[in-house]
Order: sequence, then structure tokens, then C-alpha cells
Amino acid sequence: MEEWPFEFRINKYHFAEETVGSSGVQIHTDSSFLTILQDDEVVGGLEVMDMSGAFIPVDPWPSTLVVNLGDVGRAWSNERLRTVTHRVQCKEASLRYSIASFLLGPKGTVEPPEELVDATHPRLFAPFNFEDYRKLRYSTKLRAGEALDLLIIDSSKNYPGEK
Ligand SMILES: O=C(O)CCC(=O)C(=O)O
Ligand SMILES: [Fe+2]
Repeated sequence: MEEWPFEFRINKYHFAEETVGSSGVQIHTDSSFLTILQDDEVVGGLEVMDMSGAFIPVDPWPSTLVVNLGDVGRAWSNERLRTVTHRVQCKEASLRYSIASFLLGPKGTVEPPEELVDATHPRLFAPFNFEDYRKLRYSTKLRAGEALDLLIIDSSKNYPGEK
């Protein structure tokens, strides 16, 4: 992973009385391989979706980092690893900050290493390039991992890079 690009973002939320109850960040998965988040240590708001589709608050926990997997991690691992769908809700009228480091993934083609593909775990996704995938997310407005579902291999088709 040494050569893999990183992206760094500071989020600042101007939460006010009139925004309480609304979304600071819409429901999404991260497009990255892995995200390391230094979340606000005082003001809550981050929520993750559980298996039943319910949102669970991730309450502030000083001196900890939140680590979550993104779409590239799901594809690279041939879905052995899962993404987490999340959002940020405005809970109180207060400035809120978070600092996210996104490990984006391999520079060239995103595809699983050989060890993660076998007869019981056939290749699930067509190989793709990270920038193309990001464009696909923007153009389709599918921000919660559904864009990756568009790359699920249809065994009746051939894909570039496939053996
Ligand atoms: O601010 C947060 O707690 C999360 C931000 C987030 O999900 C993101 O930047 O992708
Ligand atoms: Fe996120």
C-alpha cells in the first residue's frame, strides 16, 4: 500500500438551530479503500447503518479514531470485507469538525489479488480504475455503494483485463 494515493479532508459543519434534525452529510459509503477519521471529540452526529438498515450513532470518544472501509476496499477484497453506509446528522447548534484521511487504493486497476479469488469466491467485480469509478459515482448520483453493483460481473460478458 506504500504507493497508494491518500486524500486528506477537513470537514467543518456550521450547525445551527435551524439545521437541527437535518443532514450534514447525506447517506453514503466512502469511495476509498480505507478511511481513518478523527471525528469531533465533543459534537456528535456521525451515524452508521446496521444490517437492518437502522442508523446507529457513533458518539464522540476522545483519543480514538474511526476506521471504515470504502467501495474500493469492498471490490479489492472481492467482497470479503464490507463497506459501512454512514451519514452525519445535525444534533445541536454548534460548529463541528472532522478530519478524514482516505487511503484511495491502487494507482492503476482495482482488482482483487489472486489469493482472494477461487472457486468458492469467484471474481465479483469487473476490474476498474479509481478515477473512472469516482466519475461513475458522480454521474449516476449513486453514493452509497450502489455504483459498485453496476460493475458486478455478468458471466455472459467479457471484461478488459479478465483472464
Ligand atoms: O464528519 C464525519 O463524522 C464523517 C465525514 C464523512 O463521512 C466523510 O468525510 O466521508
Ligand atoms: Fe464518509
